[in-house]
Amino acid sequence: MPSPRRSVEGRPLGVSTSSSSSGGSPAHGGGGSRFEFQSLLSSRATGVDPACARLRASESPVHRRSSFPLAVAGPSQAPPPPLPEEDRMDLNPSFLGIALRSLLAIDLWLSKKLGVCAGESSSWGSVRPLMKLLEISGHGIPWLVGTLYCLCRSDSWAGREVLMNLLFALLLDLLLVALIKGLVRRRRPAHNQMDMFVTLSVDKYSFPSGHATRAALMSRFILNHLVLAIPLRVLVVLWAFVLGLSRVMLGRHNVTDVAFGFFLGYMQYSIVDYCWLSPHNAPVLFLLWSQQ
Ligand SMILES: CC(C)=CCC/C(C)=C/CC/C(C)=C/COP(=O)(O)O
Repeated sequence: MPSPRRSVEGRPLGVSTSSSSSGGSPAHGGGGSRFEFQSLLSSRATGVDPACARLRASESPVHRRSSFPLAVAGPSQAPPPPLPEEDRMDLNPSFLGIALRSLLAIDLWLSKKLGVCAGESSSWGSVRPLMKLLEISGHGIPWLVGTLYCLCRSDSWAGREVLMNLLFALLLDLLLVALIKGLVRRRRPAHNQMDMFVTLSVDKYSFPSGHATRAALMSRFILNHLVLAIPLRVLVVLWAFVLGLSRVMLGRHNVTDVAFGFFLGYMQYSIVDYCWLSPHNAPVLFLLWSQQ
């Protein structure tokens, strides 16, 4: 009589083969499980359990190589038939898959090591207030409020044009980061304390770092549109770099969140530059503003 704990294909019932049932996130000790999670989900979405599919395939008239049922196969009998080609490919993870998993593992390990200000009791806990000050310097609200204030005070068309584009850049950044965070949904590192200054709902996710995108975008913007002495230019680049590093030190992000954030911010500036708003291509915007 078949055991009630076993399915017809011989797989134990009620036993999860991975952490997917608990929904473990990579950042919370689930390792790089999001990829595994998705591959399991996709096989479920199509209604096909990979193990069942393999067994069914081997039982089909096309693939059958032996007439012995698997349930009675013992050590003294012939070895099970070789797996069909497509199933063997399933069992051999691609080079890209291995590379991605390795990168994620290094990322989690390095981020944990660098998270030295994640709490007051951490090894660098005493510099946490300084890191939090840096956090505010890259927050969206001070940048938005400062830009709007300067726009109101500006009395030259040239100044207004630059500030209008700065405002456009900040809004574009908020939109793109929120969109990607909502799509990727990578959890913040487990050692992060969620004590950030004003956040949006998507800010419970960590990829990419909004502070890193803003740091790269703003520093590129400033370097291209403000005439600054060399020491000040160096300071701007340094600020962006230290702000990015502080995200990992505070435990807010993994290294890859910040690295991608820098890349995205850099590219966002190229978009802003390409779509540069001026009284020629956006006259309505400038007329409306001048009537304020
Ligand atoms: C106009 C508008 C929607 C303003 C919202 C400004 C705001 C609350 C931005 C959130 C900034 C923030 C906390 C980003 C998260 O940065 P991460 O580096 O932790 O990703």
